[in-house]
Amino acid sequence: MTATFDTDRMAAVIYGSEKLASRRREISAAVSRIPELHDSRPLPFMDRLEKVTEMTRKLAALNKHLPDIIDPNDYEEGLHLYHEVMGMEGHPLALHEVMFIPGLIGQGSDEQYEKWLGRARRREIIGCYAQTELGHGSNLRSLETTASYDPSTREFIIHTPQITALKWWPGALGKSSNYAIVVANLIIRDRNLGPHPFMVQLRDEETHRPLQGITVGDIGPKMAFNGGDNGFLGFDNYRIPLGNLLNRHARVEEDGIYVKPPHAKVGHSAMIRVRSHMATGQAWLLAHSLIIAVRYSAVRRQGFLEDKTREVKILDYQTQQYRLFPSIARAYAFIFCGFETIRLYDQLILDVNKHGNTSGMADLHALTSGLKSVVTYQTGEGIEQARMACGGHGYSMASYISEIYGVAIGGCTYEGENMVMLLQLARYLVKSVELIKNGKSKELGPMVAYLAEPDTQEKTPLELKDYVKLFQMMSKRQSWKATERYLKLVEGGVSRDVAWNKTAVELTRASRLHTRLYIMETFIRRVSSIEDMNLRMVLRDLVNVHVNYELLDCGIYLHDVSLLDSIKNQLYSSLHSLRPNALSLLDSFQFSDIQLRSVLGRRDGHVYENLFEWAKSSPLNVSDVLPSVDRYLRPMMEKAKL
Ligand SMILES: CCCCCCCC/C=C\CCCCC/C=C/C(=O)SCCNC(=O)CCNC(=O)[C@H](O)C(C)(C)COP(=O)(O)OP(=O)(O)OC[C@H]1O[C@@H](n2cnc3c(N)ncnc32)[C@H](O)[C@@H]1OP(=O)(O)O
Ligand SMILES: Cc1cc2nc3c(=O)[nH]c(=O)nc-3n(C[C@H](O)[C@H](O)[C@H](O)COP(=O)(O)OP(=O)(O)OC[C@H]3O[C@@H](n4cnc5c(N)ncnc54)[C@H](O)[C@@H]3O)c2cc1C
Repeated sequence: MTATFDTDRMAAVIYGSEKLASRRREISAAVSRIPELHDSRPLPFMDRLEKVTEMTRKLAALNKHLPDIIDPNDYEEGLHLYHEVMGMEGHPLALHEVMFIPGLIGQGSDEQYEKWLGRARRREIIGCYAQTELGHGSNLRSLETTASYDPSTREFIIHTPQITALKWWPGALGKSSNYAIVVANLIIRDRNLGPHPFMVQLRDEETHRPLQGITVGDIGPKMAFNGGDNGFLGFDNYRIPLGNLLNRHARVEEDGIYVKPPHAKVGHSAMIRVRSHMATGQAWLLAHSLIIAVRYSAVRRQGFLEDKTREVKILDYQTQQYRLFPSIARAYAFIFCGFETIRLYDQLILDVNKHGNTSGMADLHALTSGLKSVVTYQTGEGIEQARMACGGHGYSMASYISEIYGVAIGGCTYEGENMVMLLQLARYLVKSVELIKNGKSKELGPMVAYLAEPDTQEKTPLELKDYVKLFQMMSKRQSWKATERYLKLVEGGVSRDVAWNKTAVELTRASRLHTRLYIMETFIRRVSSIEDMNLRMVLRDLVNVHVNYELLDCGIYLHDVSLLDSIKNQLYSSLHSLRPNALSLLDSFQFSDIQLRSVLGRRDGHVYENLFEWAKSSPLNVSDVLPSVDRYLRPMMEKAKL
């Protein structure tokens, strides 16, 4: 089937500009010409140590070739080059670029930039972000690592009081990093001032051996990210200079006077940054799995429809389309709302760092808390459907989908466990409903203004604005229902914390609906702004799949469920309309075969030949008879014959 649009033009929409889309193609082509930058053999055949070694080898090779391929100052080009060469299984710089440098920029003073930023950017030092502990991840107020100020030497003494206080999980901490931003409780004269970020050297810059007072290592294999070295870290009264408290916002004077930050949570900026970028990151993972599944579905033939002389492509089955197409729509929706969220984050950082204005922090915290939770969960769902859509071959590592899944669902946990973050958004929604109840609707932010709208009669949606209206109504009702349930318990004498817990499931439902509404609205807004009519029409088909699928999926929140019949029909017809463009919508992401690392999803479509070659290359097939057969199996069979 031929598509009705040009994938290069769609790539420009996906990546935000024609220039970046074409630079991505050039970068992929450049990488394809440099064998040193390719995996030396398929990653799924490697054990953990081989993977870590391979990632480190490629990283060093990449560092060497990088200036010939990209403008080192161009962040987007760098990101693409990294994805192409390093893939998604982790590497020594994984946290350096994502949290260490951004953490230093967000929290460090100009003087501290002078000291560490240039060195970090040149990769003279490698850093990570060490916050989570063995005993606590979500509840930051119970972190146990301490940084006690000693005015006599103008030093902080960093200490791990017990095993639960060991830092645990930080990416690239175990073996690669020689520096870390360590989040520890600042203690001045026995007063605990809460978690603050400190720059801490962990290893000797010459020998790479841990410094005296530091215990550091790798935490072992994980569901994914096994090319990376997530680590543990303990401190035994380890001293660092006063100047190592990252002090753009909070300061300690030499005599121990504490100068507090303009907002209590301003130190969380590195986390907010990653959460703001997660929608686009997850969209990219979802699109990876979908292109594999859709390419395969366009080659695989199984069973018959009308023509009994030739089996049908499995992509023509309505169930296959229902399984895959709503996720294509979500991948695009996540990209578009992700861009919008990143813009909001960039604006906030400018406001905070340049003008000391922290007024937008609560809004962005609420938004990104909900967004990271919904997007990671739905991405996981979509990838798992993509795997099942490939039948048995999806289960093989040749598809690479299980690796993508493992990486993606890590996002449900890191940067704030999803339930915990949904409950953060719920606090904001409850406060908003309380404002309305107290006659203060004017104080509502624009994203929650709909919570004050009166209920209207539900009617079959015909235009996109009708879908938004219905979604707003469902979301509003759920926010009100959850808030009223919570307030009723409080009014009945239940403590706020217990009442909150007794309402928590309803509260998370409200957060999901609010977030799904945001995703839908940004998707519609972006597609409506596209000038190229041809592209806009294709994306409009995708939006149709999205709005109908989302509404059906949330149908239990409608009062009049009879509406669902017509929505179902609209969904089935929009799936059918999308069929000719489905593959090209994913080809528009322009992932190279090198980047995809999927035998099943290669561009050439020679699925069966490629699978056979892959199987033959399995290390188990190096000899016809394995030593384990000689050692155990044959003697067992021989014994049975006696
Ligand atoms: C290109 C860039 C990157 C792209 C990435 C895309 C894909 C990446 C792929 C691979 C990379 C993998 C990288 C993985 C790296 C992982 C790193 C980590 O996981 S780091 C550790 C992260 N840890 C957490 O997220 C912990 C979660 N917990 C919290 O954040 C907090 O504890 C909390 C749950 C939010 C609660 O905060 P706290 O206890 O501090 O607050 P309270 O005292 O309870 O609340 C008081 C009020 O403050 C509000 N609040 C909390 N946080 C904020 C904030 N940041 N901003 C504004 N307001 C905040 C809170 O809501 C309370 O408000 P009220 O209700 O009182 O009004
Ligand atoms: C791949 C990966 C990479 C990571 N990288 C880093 C890193 O670079 N640096 C770093 O510092 N950390 C990192 N982490 C750690 C990560 O940030 C934490 O695992 C995460 O914040 C969750 O904390 P936790 O593990 O303590 O879970 P817990 O908080 O113990 O959660 C366990 C369960 O308890 C529930 N729960 C907890 N609190 C509440 C509550 N208040 N209300 C309701 N339910 C609750 C949760 O919903 C969940 O179901 C990484 C983790 C992973 C998986």
